Amino acid sequence: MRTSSWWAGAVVDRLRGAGIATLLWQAGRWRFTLFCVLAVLQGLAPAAAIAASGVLVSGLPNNPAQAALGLALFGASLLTGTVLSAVLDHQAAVLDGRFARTIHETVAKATLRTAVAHLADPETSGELGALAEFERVDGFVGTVTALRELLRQRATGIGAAVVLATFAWWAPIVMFLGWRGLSFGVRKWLDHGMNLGAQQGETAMRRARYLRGLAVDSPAAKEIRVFGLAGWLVPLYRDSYLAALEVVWAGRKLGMRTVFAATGGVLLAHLLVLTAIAQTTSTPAEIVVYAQAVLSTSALGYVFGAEIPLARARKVTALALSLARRLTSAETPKHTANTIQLKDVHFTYPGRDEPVLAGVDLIVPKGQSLAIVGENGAGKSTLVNLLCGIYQPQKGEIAMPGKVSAIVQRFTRFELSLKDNIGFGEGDVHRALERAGGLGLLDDLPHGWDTVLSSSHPNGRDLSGGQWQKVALARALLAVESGADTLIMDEPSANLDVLAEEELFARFSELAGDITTILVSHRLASVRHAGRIVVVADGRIVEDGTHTELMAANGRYAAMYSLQADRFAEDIAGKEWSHA
Ligand SMILES: Nc1ncnc2c1ncn2[C@@H]1O[C@H](COP(=O)(O)OP(=O)(O)OP(=O)(O)O)[C@@H](O)[C@H]1O
Repeated sequence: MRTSSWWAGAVVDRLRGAGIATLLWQAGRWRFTLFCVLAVLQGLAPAAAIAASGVLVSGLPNNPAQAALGLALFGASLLTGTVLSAVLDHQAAVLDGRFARTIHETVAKATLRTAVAHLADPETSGELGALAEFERVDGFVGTVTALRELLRQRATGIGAAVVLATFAWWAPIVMFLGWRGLSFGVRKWLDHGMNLGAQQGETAMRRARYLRGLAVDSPAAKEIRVFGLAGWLVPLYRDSYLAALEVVWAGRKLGMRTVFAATGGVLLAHLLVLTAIAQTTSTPAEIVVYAQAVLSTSALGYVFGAEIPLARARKVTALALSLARRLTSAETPKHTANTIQLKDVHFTYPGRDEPVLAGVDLIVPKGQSLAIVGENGAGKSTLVNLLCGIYQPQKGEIAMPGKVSAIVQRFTRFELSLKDNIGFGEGDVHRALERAGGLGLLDDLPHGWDTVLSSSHPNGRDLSGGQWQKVALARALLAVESGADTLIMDEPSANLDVLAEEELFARFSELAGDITTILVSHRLASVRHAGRIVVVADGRIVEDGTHTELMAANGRYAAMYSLQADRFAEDIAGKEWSHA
């Protein structure tokens, strides 16, 4: 949120600060209260030491008892400050960890509860990206340590101001204005560096980060090397990075003028108050006390080491809370008994004008084996995502019978053990992998079921595309065993060899009858065995029937089927020719 005037910005910033307190309160109310009280007490210790030094000096040289009392009070305030500091070190470290955990939980709960379509909308994905970037930089840790420093300093400054007010009511006001002016100047100067998020620099910086990621993140890094793109990528990265920094540098140059002017203001405030003290006070004790108080009012100014992390934390908190508020209002999919029913379903991706689906009507009775076919981009995967409840239609209704198990086209390859990739800690994973035809995998894995399926993990092992597909199938089959009524497979055989594909479809057809099976595939030779085939085109279902019926209708399906059959025949002829 940006506002036009600096004071309105400051108010908004303070309100955002309330978000940090809210999260810390949630993270542990008693610990947080104790932490605040101790931080303020630690901050007041210097003011107590200033007052004690006055007692000490005024007792010298004629009143040794008073001087001794002053010395004792002085030592006690210093000691109290040191003890409180040690206790607060521990409290701040514990609360820091809890604060980071609360932010993670707030965002994770919100994102997991919502439909994925919300995550695909540009605003939400931008905010999630910004949170991920904050996390990458400092892992949300350090907020409470910074808060402690700010509380301590402010308490010190207020303590000093109270002492100074005993000299003259206007003196603390003059010092306060001087230090706040400098603080404003410093903030303005630093903001240009920190607030990249709200400036043109962010676009260039995001692009620079993306380009750097291309060189080091494994999937893209491979292609960069294969295509020899280093000579193209490196200057592109350097130029984007410099473009982003130039925006920051230009801003900082402008901000420096304000800092110089504000520094002049602080010097003037010191000159005014110290001259008045020198002219009106008569005892050395008063001079010692008031001069120290004047110097300690610097704690009302900019607190280096605390304000930047706190400003970041305010942004993180505001982002996390706004995401949580928005995402929790997402709808959950509806369920009914027995049949799958889609009524006039419309779906458009966020940021696009053209609907992908525009009036899909479909009823699938329990136990039916349905195949969905259509050209690339027709909307088959979108339909599958709607059936899984991952997306919600903007118009129309979807009713699903109970639980759905699915292998989506881009299923997740979790960097977890083989066991957890299939069962997430539950179920008969051995049987599931056996039914998916993947038991042979175990021979290749150094730690069997416990092998982490990632080559970036020590002792881990990545799998081939086909092997991953068997793992995903086992995951889906296990979900069927634990009570799913519908199994959906979106292009399950894309990476499988011919034998494995045949085996897969044989298993798939065995399942139909007990549960409803839905298959999306371009391999029409396999699809033809499905009990029912629907063709998706122009956002609707345009053909519906068995293989024989659709061939007889001589429409799109028949055309696609004949084309594939002809190609297959040509391939075979070609092979025979090359062997001749
Ligand atoms: N996340 C997304 N955001 C915006 N548009 C998308 C998104 N995913 C898919 N689309 C678009 O929606 C349309 C339908 O895509 P979908 O993946 O559903 O088609 P499909 O029939 O499954 O294609 P294929 O046979 O190639 O897998 C395409 O035009 C695609 O570009």
